[in-house]
Amino acid sequence: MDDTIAAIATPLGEGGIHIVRISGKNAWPIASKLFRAAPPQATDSIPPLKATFGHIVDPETQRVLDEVLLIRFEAPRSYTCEDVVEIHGHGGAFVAARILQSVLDAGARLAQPGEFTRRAFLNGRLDLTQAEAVADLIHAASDKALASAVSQLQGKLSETLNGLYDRLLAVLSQLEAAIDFPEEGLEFERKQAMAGQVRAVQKEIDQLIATFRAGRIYREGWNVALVGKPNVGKSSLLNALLKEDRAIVTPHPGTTRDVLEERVRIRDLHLNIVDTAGIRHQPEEIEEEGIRRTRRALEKADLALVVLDASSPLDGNDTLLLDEVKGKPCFLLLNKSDRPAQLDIQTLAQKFPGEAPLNISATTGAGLDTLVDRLYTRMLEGVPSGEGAVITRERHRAALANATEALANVVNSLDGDLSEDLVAVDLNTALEHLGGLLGKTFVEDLLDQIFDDFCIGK
Ligand SMILES: Nc1nc2c(c(=O)[nH]1)N(C=O)[C@@H](CNc1ccc(C(=O)N[C@@H](CCC(=O)O)C(=O)O)cc1)CN2
Ligand SMILES: Nc1nc2c(ncn2[C@@H]2O[C@H](COP(=O)(O)OP(=O)(O)OP(=O)(O)O)[C@@H](O)[C@H]2O)c(=O)[nH]1
Ligand SMILES: [Mg+2]
Repeated sequence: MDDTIAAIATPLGEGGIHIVRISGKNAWPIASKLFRAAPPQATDSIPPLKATFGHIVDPETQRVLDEVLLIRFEAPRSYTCEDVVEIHGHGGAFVAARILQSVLDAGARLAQPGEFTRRAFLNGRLDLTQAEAVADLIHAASDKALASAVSQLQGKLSETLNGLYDRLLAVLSQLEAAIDFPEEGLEFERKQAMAGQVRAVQKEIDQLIATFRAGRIYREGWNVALVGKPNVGKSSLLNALLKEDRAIVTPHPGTTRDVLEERVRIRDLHLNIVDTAGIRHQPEEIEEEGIRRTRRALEKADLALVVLDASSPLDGNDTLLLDEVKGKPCFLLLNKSDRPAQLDIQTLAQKFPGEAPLNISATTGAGLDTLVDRLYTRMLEGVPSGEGAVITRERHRAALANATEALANVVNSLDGDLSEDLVAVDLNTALEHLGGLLGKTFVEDLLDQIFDDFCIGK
């Protein structure tokens, strides 16, 4: 953390503006070697948090590299809580790389992915759930994903977790007082009162765990597999939902050979839809690998959209497919409903009892609004509409599950009148899990796992 890091903070490529960001003790001295304010002004006297116009000059040749705006941040009032300089130059890939090179030559080190945010975390600006929210915000693909990331970044989850942490800490200090002054001991009533406090925390943790279904849907969307025998219109349906010609559509069965994944927004949520190769009996060799991939997509899917051709009778390939998706959450779609119906609904209902099939036409768009309605409703089934804190990652869920397990032991020990020391051990375990979730305590490996997902410059 003692060295000064630098990176291009904007996507590589051509654009309006690029930003080179420098953070650390030498951020200003390094920038001073390259920046000439116009009109002239010493870098140290440049006011923080204001854009200052000037030029980046190559220190060796004195040639102007770019016309820029520079922003100085004075520790701890910056994103990383360190001295920071941002150089906002023109948005060319070469000029950005050239300025970065001069910054590195002047003594900075190239930042690792996520290193700016890692420093923000290590310097206490953000806790671990907030740092994760930064990544989630960047990856957000829907309004719900965005709102949940922003709320987490602003500390909604942190506040809730810290509140629970502090309440457990208060119980622990009562216990520790009893351990330190054993002659006073804990009476039965006091223990019962403590058990009550712990139970209340446990209940809130369980409620938080229950938000994971919603949080996952907001953050990741749902994985949906489009499956069906060849030529029923799976790729046509993907294109219709995307409102663009993404997948190849032809009248020939076996057109789609490989799985194709696309994001489709439905209102304020999103789906990751996988178009797959048609499943059928006796496939040709080249289709076999495609079918293997279809099966993998099906395993990963939260829901299967099972497409049937309403304009031809049910056949052995349809039955093969229906067997394949048995037990899996799915919607039955009768496509090509713009043509005369040939598929016998009665037979279908016998073979596949459950949800009523939906008539659609990928080419005319009939029934697609209803499909989207049903998908949306199904995704949010059982999701409370409240504005409370939500957990979004398996890491959160696992930590909370471990905490609540330890608290169950605490309650049992208190109820069973076991020694205070034993109770304290389990209470400490619960605190460690909650603390780990917030990053109060951490191991380097966990930070690597979290920050490796970030881009360079973040
Ligand atoms: N140009 C630029 N845009 C950006 C960022 C940035 O670092 N630079 N951000 C990040 O990548 C995000 C904004 N987040 C930020 C969070 C805190 C501070 C900051 O300097 N806070 C100080 C000073 C605030 C003040 O007093 O005005 C502080 O809170 O102490 C800056 C950006 C998104 N946009
Ligand atoms: N009339 C009508 N034709 C459709 C409809 N949907 C798709 N088709 C036609 O059916 C044929 C096959 O469509 P695709 O979307 O390629 O079917 P697929 O299920 O992806 O086929 P494979 O990739 O081979 O498994 C094409 O000629 C489409 O134009 C529909 O709703 N109505
Ligand atoms: Mg296809």
